[in-house]
Amino acid sequence: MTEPAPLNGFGPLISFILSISALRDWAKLLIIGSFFETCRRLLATVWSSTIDSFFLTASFEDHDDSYKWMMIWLSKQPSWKNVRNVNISTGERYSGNVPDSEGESDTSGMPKVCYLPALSGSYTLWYKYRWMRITRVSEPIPGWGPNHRDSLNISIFTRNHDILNTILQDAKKAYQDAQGSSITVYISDSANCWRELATRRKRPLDSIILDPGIRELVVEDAQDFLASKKWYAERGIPFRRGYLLYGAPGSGKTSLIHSIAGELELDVYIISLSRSGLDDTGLSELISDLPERCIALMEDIDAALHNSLSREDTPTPPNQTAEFIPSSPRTPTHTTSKVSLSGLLNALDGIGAQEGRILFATTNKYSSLDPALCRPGRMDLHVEFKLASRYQADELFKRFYLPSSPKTPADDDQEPKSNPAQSHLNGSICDGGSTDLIDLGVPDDVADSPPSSPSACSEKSERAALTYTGTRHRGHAPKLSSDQLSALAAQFASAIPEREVSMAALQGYLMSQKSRPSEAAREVSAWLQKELATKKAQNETKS
Ligand SMILES: Nc1ncnc2c1ncn2[C@@H]1O[C@H](COP(=O)(O)OP(=O)(O)OP(=O)(O)O)[C@@H](O)[C@H]1O
Repeated sequence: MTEPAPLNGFGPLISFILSISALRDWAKLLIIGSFFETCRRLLATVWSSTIDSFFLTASFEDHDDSYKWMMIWLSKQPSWKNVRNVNISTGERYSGNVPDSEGESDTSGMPKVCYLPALSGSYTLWYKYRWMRITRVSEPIPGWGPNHRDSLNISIFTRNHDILNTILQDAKKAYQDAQGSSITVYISDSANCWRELATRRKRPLDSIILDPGIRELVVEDAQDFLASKKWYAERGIPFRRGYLLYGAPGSGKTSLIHSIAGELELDVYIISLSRSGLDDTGLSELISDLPERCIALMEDIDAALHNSLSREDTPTPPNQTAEFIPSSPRTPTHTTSKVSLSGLLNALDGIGAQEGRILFATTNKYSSLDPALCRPGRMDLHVEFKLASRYQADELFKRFYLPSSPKTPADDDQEPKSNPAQSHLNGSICDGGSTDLIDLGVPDDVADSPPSSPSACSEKSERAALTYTGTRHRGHAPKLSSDQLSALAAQFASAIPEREVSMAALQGYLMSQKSRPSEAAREVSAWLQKELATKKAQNETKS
């Protein structure tokens, strides 16, 4: 009897499996499927390596400035006009990005409309004879804070990297042009990331009236610093500069920083030391994440470090606002900030501190600052801001009533016309006041009243009974010749005692006399008496 041969090796096993028809079909399917899948993968690899070698792909994420540049640049491309699927935005973030009819700027005061690439949309454009594909995607991100992140991907049909540099330079320029006369203000969020807060119109430097030489000192110093990167590098000195502006409230510290930012074309990054949740590590992160050329601003640095301190000096008059910095820590009595002095010192000039930044710190309590914080290297230039001098009062008056720069006929239409009859009305006939040599303007709300009618008087006295604080915004100042302006300014300044009231208070007073320069000069003594008496009473209450 012959014994069955033992099943040695795989051959018989395979023969056995193939002898079962179902398994045979399954094996065929497996082999064919594997073949096609391998081909597919091979083709995909060949395709992506072809794409890689012929296309240049760049990705821009929305937390980076380049994303904004690209969005604005895209909307300015001629072929963008043919795009059929866009997102409309009226936000400030892309202001200047206004592809409206034939590029005319919108003067209506309405928000500007921006056409942005739609989310999850793909576009093809031609740029300098190069074909490019643009995709904007939004991806969810886990955790707190913003729950999605946008990015813009651009693939350009080219093997030359230079085109990307050209696009980036063009995009940056388009962004700067769009920014034009504004600066961007950033603030940190709870995740210690910088986020854009607002754009602000540049403030002309000559609108800041300081004693002669002070403004020039700070501006020229900062300009010289920015131009000296090589000098610092050669000497191994950290390329950073700090300015400490200290002194009376309402004397122009914040306003000067605003102007300098515009003059030097730098964005402002507000470091709010009293922000709840901010600790030493967070502060270091924020400072090391600053861009290379920027202004870092710490307002009321004394109050932020000594949470129990409150501001003792005269508060800013109700009609004054911190126009530039929306979130300045005005009265930080108690905060949950955990920033310590040593944490601040390390953040300012520690190993992670950003190079190229200009730090501005402001305080009303210079003497309470720790000497370590004020030493050169941290705060290189200390500039005192005092209460108003007569010189400043004179200049403020002149600037305040300076006739507006050349106007268009449209401006003329909008401006209240002054005629002798109306001037008479505005010259306060009710209180027996007389008009001056000056061609007085008329407040808008009385311009329609019949001239010198008794009802005008009674209406005026009724209005006087209204209860409100602050100053109403009404009317335009009359046009003054330069001699008239100088004479009134001198009269005004001579009534102002040296260093007793702040510039902010003087500005507030002038606002209350916005359309009445001669009254402003004449009545300033009476206002001052009241102002100084109030200040004295406040000081007595405190002490
Ligand atoms: N020297 C000045 N020249 C022109 N305007 C001034 C000057 N000082 C103050 N002002 C005006 O007063 C207002 C308040 O000024 P600003 O906020 O710059 O003062 P500050 O010194 O920063 O005050 P604080 O210490 O209270 O923050 C602004 O509207 C500004 O236009």
